[in-house]
Amino acid sequence: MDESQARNDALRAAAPAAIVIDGVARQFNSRGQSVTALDNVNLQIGDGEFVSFLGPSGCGKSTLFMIVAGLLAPSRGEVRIAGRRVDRPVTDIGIVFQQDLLVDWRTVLENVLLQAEVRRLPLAPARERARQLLQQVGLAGFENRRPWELSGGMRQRAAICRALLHDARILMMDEPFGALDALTRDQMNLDLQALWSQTRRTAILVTHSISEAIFLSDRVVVMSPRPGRVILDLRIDLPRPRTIEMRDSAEFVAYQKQLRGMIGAH
Ligand SMILES: Nc1ncnc2c1ncn2[C@@H]1O[C@H](COP(=O)(O)OP(=O)(O)OP(=O)(O)O)[C@@H](O)[C@H]1O
Repeated sequence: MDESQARNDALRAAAPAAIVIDGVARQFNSRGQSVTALDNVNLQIGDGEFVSFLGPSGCGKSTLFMIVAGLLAPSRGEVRIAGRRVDRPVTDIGIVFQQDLLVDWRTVLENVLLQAEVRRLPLAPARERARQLLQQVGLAGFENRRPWELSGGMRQRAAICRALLHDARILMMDEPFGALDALTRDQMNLDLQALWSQTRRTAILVTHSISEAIFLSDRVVVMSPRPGRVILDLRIDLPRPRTIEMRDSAEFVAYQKQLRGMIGAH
């Protein structure tokens, strides 16, 4: 913890943090009982960093995700993005959830364009950008199909294109590949890495997969069982672009062991 803390301090000094999570706690009242989902979470995420969150089920990852996105208020503490306190839904983000939330009566292209429509962005350039994004993720030729004609992986690719359409500074993903089979998931990781590398947006990924977290991230944050706190903030020093074969390297396996031990130990 001390070592990675020191590295984070150095990183922070080099670039102002895009996202600051400052003493965030969150309680829920359910059926007369109070549940503390998060307890004093502190974290800084630099501009352009890719940070993943791992932790046991119910440790508050999704709760923290919603608080950062401004979709849920913290009970204590605050989140600041680019120095501004988050007190309403953040607009400068693209979000991807496990369910792709594509609209069945719209074509793939029209689904991606929804992002521009709700934001009232000019449609002609948005359409051009949408086609470009769809091509980058291998969906050229599928623009006019309906979501139900696509596989799960293709649907999630379309959802990622929608999240990237408006060039938001922050990309947030909550278990985006959780429902996909292992091979499709590998390919999605490669595609996501390629898309992210082009623009280096600040990215937050909530995942249950240790290897996915290592593969994609600059830092992997491990949370404790409820009430969720940060128990490890691990810098991943693997060269980019990362390859599937790299997962067999000694360095990758060592990260895996360290993270598995940390999650298993708490
Ligand atoms: N709206 C709510 N009302 C009551 N309790 C809630 C609510 N949302 C979350 N919780 C509780 O807060 C805790 C954290 O939930 P959260 O969904 O954030 O965890 P998680 O780490 O994302 O879980 P998983 O990995 O299973 O998706 C859980 O105990 C959950 O039951």
